[in-house]
Amino acid sequence: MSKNTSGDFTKTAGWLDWYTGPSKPTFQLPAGAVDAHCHVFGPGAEFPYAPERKYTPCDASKAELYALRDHLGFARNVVVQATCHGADNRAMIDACVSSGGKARGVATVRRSVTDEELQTMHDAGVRGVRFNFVKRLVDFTPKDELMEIAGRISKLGWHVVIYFEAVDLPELWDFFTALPTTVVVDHMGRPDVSKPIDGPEFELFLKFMHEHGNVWSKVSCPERLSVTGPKALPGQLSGEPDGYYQDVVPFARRVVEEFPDRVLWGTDWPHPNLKDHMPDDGLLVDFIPQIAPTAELQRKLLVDNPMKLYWPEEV
Ligand SMILES: O=C(O)c1cc(C(=O)O)oc(=O)c1
Repeated sequence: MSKNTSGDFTKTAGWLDWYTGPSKPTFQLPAGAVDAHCHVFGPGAEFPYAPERKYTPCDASKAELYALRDHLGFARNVVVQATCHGADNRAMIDACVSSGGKARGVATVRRSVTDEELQTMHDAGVRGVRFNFVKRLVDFTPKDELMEIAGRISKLGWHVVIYFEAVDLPELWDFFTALPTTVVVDHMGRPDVSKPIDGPEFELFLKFMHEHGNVWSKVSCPERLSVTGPKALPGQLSGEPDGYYQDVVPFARRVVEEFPDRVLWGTDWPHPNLKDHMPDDGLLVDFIPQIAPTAELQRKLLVDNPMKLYWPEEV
């Protein structure tokens, strides 16, 4: 299953392509479920990857994303700007516009973005901007520039999505807690799940959410965070005796149970930069009941919360 990148692009060495034959989940998603974190890559021939990118992926088109949505049983998507596209939001915006209202987006913008451009993005379905602090993915944007952007997008009712490593939270705390909008943390702030759940690092993350009612978290990416697995590999059966990514479960479940109204879930398809395996997205959906064990928690995580943030006019 080689998906060679189109146009003039060659994939980063060792790149793992997304899996083309995901299983049908055993877990039935609630009606109206939103995949609140996924990406499109290119296609490179149509939407070139950014010169400043840190990786070159395989292509992953909007049509392929929407086929996955239908296969898994999601009703809607939130398409998050991938760092390989830098601040060129055309592929993400094209995906939103082509979705018939079933996708909203999160953009990456620079200080030079005009109010008119922001309004055009809003009309296309963009509802947030992403600030990335993961060193392997981006060169840093100065915090004063980001704060200025946050102030401008807050006027449109947008929120800020932040991506960072757990060890960097202390240094970023003052900046994050000064943001004037709803703040959504990608992938639970990437906890090191080999450390104790009641250790200082994860306690600081929980304190961040407890003390700041505007902070939400995506409880996504067990396949990225897990150290011990087992992995949800293509071809495996759902309902393995011990389930998948067991070391992540207590962390994600704690966040879901303590903050049921401020959590989101997404597939993270097409799973950029995974190094050792590519998960079966059907089995990732089957992971959800482990971290949100009741129907009420599942409805909040998958329907009520993302609708409040991305389609508030329908709530
Ligand atoms: O951990 C990652 O490598 C990663 C990368 C990106 C991106 O490149 O945008 O997005 C994610 O959600 C996760």
